[in-house]
Amino acid sequence: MTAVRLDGTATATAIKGELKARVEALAARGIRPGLGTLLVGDDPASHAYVAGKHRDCREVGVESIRVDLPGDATEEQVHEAIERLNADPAVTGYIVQLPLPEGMDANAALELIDPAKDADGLHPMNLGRLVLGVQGELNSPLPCTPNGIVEMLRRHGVDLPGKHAVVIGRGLTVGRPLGLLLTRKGIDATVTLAHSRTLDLREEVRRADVVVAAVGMPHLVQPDWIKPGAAVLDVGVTRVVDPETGKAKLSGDIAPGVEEVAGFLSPNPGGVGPMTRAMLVANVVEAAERAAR
Ligand SMILES: Nc1nc2c(c(=O)[nH]1)N[C@@H](CN(C=O)c1ccc(C(=O)N[C@@H](CCC(=O)O)C(=O)O)cc1)CN2
Repeated sequence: MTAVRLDGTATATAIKGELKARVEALAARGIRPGLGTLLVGDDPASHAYVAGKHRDCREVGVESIRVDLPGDATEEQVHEAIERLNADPAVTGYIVQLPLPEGMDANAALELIDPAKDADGLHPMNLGRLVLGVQGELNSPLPCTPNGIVEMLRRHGVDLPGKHAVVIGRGLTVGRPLGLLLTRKGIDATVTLAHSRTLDLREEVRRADVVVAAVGMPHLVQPDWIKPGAAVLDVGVTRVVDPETGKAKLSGDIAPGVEEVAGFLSPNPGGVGPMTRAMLVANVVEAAERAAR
């Protein structure tokens, strides 16, 4: 068996096409959504991700406003930049790119974001609404990677109600909110949230209908861990330097060979990453639509 490819690039392109039409409808009413990004420091991966976010905005017709601060910026300067984004009327939603430089308090920065402009769904109020299960008109933005994973599974016809999902990794942007989202009414999966202290991870994964690996440990999940037919999503990414060539390459958490056992597999790159970015644009467009109502 070879797994069906969960093609994040193609799915994200389709979503962005749908968003473009919604942005045009807003423009006809004189409304222009604008995404702000705040990036601190010179981490090359963060720079690449932020550049991708601005590229997506251009494709869809969303304005984007970029604020970059040097790695030696003080916490006070970062907080001032956040306050300026809160006050800027051209910025209808924005994100603080994570991680912040070492020693900087990410939680304090996230708490300063105006919850109505929180395009990442990571402000405590919006995470609280996810815990409360607030949906409908009062719906708040969902964290982008978890939302992208659920949307990719939905668009590929992977059934979730009653299924057992094992999420490996309990980080703020993926594992922890994904566990909450997957158990939400209407999605209805049963979730095991595994992490570095989980005993016998292999056995946990063996029981899973859906496996999401978001730890950043190259090739952690092996083919013999996978229940035949399971849906497997590879989120973690690590830069690995080949000792022979000295060249760096990106490696995901899922080992080669898993595609022979799984029913569905997201490539990495080209899987969850582009979906994360598409969901960010969706959050900005939805916030503008909500405000217009
Ligand atoms: N404020 C946030 N910070 C971070 C988040 C987040 O959701 N909000 N998530 C990650 C990084 N991330 C988004 O910012 C992200 C990661 C990967 C991709 C992506 O498109 N990856 C491509 C490969 C890109 C490359 O080769 O450089 C892929 O998977 O195909 C987008 C966004 C941590 N920080």
